[in-house]
Amino acid sequence: MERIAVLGGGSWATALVKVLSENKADVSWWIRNQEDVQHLQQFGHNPRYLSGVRFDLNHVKPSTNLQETLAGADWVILAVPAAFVQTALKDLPLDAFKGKTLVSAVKGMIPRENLLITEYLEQKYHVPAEQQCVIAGPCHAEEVALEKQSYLTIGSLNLERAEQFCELLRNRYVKANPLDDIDGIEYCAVMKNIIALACGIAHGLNYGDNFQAVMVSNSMEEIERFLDALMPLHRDLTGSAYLGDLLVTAYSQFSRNRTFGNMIGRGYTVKSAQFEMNMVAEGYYAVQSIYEINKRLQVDMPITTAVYNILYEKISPAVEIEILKDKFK
Ligand SMILES: NC(=O)C1=CN([C@@H]2O[C@H](COP(=O)(O)OP(=O)(O)OC[C@H]3O[C@@H](n4cnc5c(N)ncnc54)[C@H](OP(=O)(O)O)[C@@H]3O)[C@@H](O)[C@H]2O)C=CC1
Ligand SMILES: O=C(CO)COP(=O)(O)O
Repeated sequence: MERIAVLGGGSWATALVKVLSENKADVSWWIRNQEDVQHLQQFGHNPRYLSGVRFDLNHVKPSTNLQETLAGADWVILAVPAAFVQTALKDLPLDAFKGKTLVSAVKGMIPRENLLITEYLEQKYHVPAEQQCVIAGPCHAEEVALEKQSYLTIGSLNLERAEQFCELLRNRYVKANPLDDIDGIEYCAVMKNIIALACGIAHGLNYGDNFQAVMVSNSMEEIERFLDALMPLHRDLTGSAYLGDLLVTAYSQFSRNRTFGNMIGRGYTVKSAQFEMNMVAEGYYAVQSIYEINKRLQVDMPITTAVYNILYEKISPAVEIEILKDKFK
């Protein structure tokens, strides 16, 4: 029996706990909020995210105690939005993850330090790269909750470990495949959120499907230029962990990033959009990190620059999209 700790109480953590516990793994589940934990213990479902999902409490142990959650776990899945990872882990000793395999389900970067989650775990908690995996692929938690057919890609330098984790996930409606381009899929997962935000902004400004299709195809070139400058490798960006993830985020009704962008395009301030959404759009934080990293790389990234200017320089969305219009082919 595998023992898995899942950290985070949002939608993605909830969907992953469903999949893993239904495969009969023992899941200890850290959630920051005591009331949510009590509700789960009493009624067997998360009161605030995917609340229709029922858990077998023989296999799922919710707790607000992080050290207790980690004790005895072989695998640790991190599913906290990137901006809150440091706070969530702050009381842990630096050897807290010794001997465990860390799996990042996060599609964001550590703000200001501009680190991928795997880089942060390696630098701060000394988790070797071979003991890390990332969960990628076009997969909305809401559809996993509805048991709709989904595909995940598990990235790791250690393909044997990635395959073991795939096996923990596979079921009637989830297919999972290992891949060794861990940095590539992690960066792509970060950047597709920025593009989805841009698509939402354009939609909020009343641009249509024709424009969005051109935005998405131009964005693939932007992502490729960035990845090639940062870590050249022959990768097929049409794979589902790259293009697939971008498409689901850019077009789905469930997308947090597109929804957030749409509100910005319609004239909401960042604060009011964040307040109204009650979920986290990683692209808001990611665009600052990617923009900073690109100061060094100097890659041509018009969409990232436009989103950065809108969110952080308070330039009008209409002006920035107008500028983009002339850059697209
Ligand atoms: N949702 C999805 O379909 C997928 C999400 N992911 C990734 O999973 C990660 C987690 O996102 P997701 O589950 O969607 O999150 P949600 O948007 O569903 O929920 C937000 C989460 O963030 C927490 N949170 C909000 N504000 C704070 C704060 N100030 N300090 C600490 N925690 C806070 C919330 O805790 P609380 O409820 O206590 O406020 C809640 O757990 C992200 O990196 C996302 O990109 C990856 C693939 C799919
Ligand atoms: O990464 C995700 C789905 O693969 C979720 O992010 P969004 O909710 O912004 O689409």
